[in-house]
Amino acid sequence: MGSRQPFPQNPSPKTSIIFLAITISASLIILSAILYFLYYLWYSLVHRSRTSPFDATSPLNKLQRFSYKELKNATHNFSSSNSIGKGGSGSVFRGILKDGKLVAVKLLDSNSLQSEHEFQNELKILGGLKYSCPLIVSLLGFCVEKGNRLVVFEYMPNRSLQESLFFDHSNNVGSVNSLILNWGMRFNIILDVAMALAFLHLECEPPVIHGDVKPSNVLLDSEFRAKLSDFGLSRLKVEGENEIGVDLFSQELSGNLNAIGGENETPPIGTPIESQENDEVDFALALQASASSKNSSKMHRNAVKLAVNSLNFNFSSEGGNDVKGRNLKGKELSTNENSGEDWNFKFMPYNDDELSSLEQSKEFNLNVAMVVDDNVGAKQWGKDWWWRQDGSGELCSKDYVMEWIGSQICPSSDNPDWDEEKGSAQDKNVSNNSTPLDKCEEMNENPIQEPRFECLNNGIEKEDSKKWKVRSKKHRKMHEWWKEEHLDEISKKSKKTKRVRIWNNERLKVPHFGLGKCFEFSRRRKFNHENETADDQKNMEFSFRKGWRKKHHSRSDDLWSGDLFSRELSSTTSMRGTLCYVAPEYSGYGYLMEKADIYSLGVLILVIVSGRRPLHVLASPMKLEKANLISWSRSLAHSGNILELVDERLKDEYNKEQASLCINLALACLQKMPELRPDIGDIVKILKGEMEIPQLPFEFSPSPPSKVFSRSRRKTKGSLG
Ligand SMILES: Nc1ncnc2c1ncn2[C@@H]1O[C@H](COP(=O)(O)OP(=O)(O)OP(=O)(O)O)[C@@H](O)[C@H]1O
Repeated sequence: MGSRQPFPQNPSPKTSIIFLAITISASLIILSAILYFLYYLWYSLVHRSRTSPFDATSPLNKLQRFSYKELKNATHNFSSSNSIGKGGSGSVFRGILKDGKLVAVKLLDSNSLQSEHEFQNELKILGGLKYSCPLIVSLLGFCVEKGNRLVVFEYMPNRSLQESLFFDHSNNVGSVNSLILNWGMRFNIILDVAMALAFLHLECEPPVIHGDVKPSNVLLDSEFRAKLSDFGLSRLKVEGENEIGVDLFSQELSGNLNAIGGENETPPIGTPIESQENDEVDFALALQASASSKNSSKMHRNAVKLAVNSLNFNFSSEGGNDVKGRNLKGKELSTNENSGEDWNFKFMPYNDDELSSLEQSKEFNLNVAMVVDDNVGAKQWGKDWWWRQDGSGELCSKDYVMEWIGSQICPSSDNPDWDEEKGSAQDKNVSNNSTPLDKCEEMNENPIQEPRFECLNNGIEKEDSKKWKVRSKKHRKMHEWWKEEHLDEISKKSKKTKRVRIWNNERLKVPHFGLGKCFEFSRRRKFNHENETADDQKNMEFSFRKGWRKKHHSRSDDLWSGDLFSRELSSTTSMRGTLCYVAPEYSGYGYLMEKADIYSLGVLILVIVSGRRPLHVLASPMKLEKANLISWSRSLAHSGNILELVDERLKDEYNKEQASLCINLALACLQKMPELRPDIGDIVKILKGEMEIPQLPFEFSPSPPSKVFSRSRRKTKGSLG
């Protein structure tokens, strides 16, 4: 037996070094593996939260899946020459597939949660339709690749109703159609949209609520027949929820966003509408109500009260405060305890003296701004979601409307809208002044093109210099007012940023492995930029699209006009739709019901008949009544003169009976109480002449109610027939 070699008790130093080296390298390997694993975990978590995985098990399987390359080739690498439109969630390109088929390819903005949801929603709803409907734009397929989301639709040669109605056809630059829609086309489009909604509401199981009926979502085929498109905001009505409805998509979206923002809880599914009514006042309605006043100076005061009241409503609830305990800086203007108790607006208890003194001072404007400032960092989503669909940050249509109100109330002495005594003489100037700018606005309506400042310049040149001086003075006032407002906000922000910086610097004393540096860097850049902005305020100017930027001294820069703002708004078409087409009962995360579509249809009908936008704001002095299409049509109905609303471009070449039917029907659809609005089935019957229009409330009718009403109604019918 060989003797066993004993294990060396004291290993040699060489062995120890080798042992130590092996241990250290093994630990390092394990450590790096753990770190890599953690990094991988973090990376996948972060990226998953940005884009939720596409559900391949949905009805989408039946849709054609295109490859990115295929669509890239079809659209010539998404060339600008193939661009046919831009919406809130992405750009649309014309493309030709390998088989020669003409298609419209919608390339959704990447890294946008909203686009992602709209993409999924559109595919789920359109892809889930059991059979296609000729009144709905066909969804041909989609592509999900390399972080890109694309949807392929049938191509509609005459594009959208928005372009057909508002594009300046007399000017050939970028002209789409050389023809103004005649009455027959308009009536057919109204009927088509109504029938498309009838299909969605009555023939789909579960019913589909479109949720975004507006001219840019009505596409026209080669014969100008309409098809409804854009189901990004649509909802499926859940069975058994007839009374309250459920908004799955918004629940999901609000949930996600709340998770991100960590603020303001979404009310649980099943919360009755009434509980939301109290803290919600529709801004557009506030304008409508204000504008419908007959007396213009009274109207002014109403606008002032309502605007502020409405702002306070929105903001007080957004800020998470008790609705009735409005505890805002602008509280001196907003203490109506009962404001939210019903759908009718209750004006705040101001006496005229108080108001006139407010109107004449900047104090009022500052108060309005304070309400905003105070809450600008508060709730950004939820109810506020509709305002912020464009995702463009702080300035969107809320600012636009505020600006507009500001323009109406700020230089009260300058604004003839409020001045009854200037009356007809002013009106003469109105038409003279408005023409070139109006045209400019409409030219710029084309969503394909960026705003064209040259045309504004042209418009300016056409005006005589005297008028222009007065106008630019007025615009400058507006401009300055906004600047002051914004500077206030900026200085507040700068202070806030400073505090954050100090806190951050303190915090960064803790070992941070340089990870915080990138955040600090971007913050510092932002901070520097903000300070710069405040310092260089005299050389800065403000634009809704670009925010504050260095002043360029061109003539068009002086054009701080309603036209410019109106155009800015029209470039974010979804904002316009949102602002003026959305039903008052729908608050962004609420219960979207069929009657919300009916309300939007009502606005759409008025827009089609009149050829005007719902909120038509021009720099030129014009009656506020006319600026707001809905309130104007209500007041015309009240005075028995609804045909005044019909598009002047049609001259007398329209069917008067059909036109008054459409306007009355629209007014019925625009009733504030959803249950009073007609069902889509009835609307189609009314349009087809198979049913009589329901009795409109007294406020929309020149005739007295009850028995007398029916007599006068017969009379009207007789005169129409
Ligand atoms: N199938 C199509 N055929 C032809 N043109 C189209 C088609 N789909 C969209 N377009 C054009 O592209 C434009 C943008 O459409 P998109 O649906 O992206 O946005 P939108 O409806 O204008 O705004 P948002 O998506 O914010 O509601 C439309 O106004 C229309 O001119």
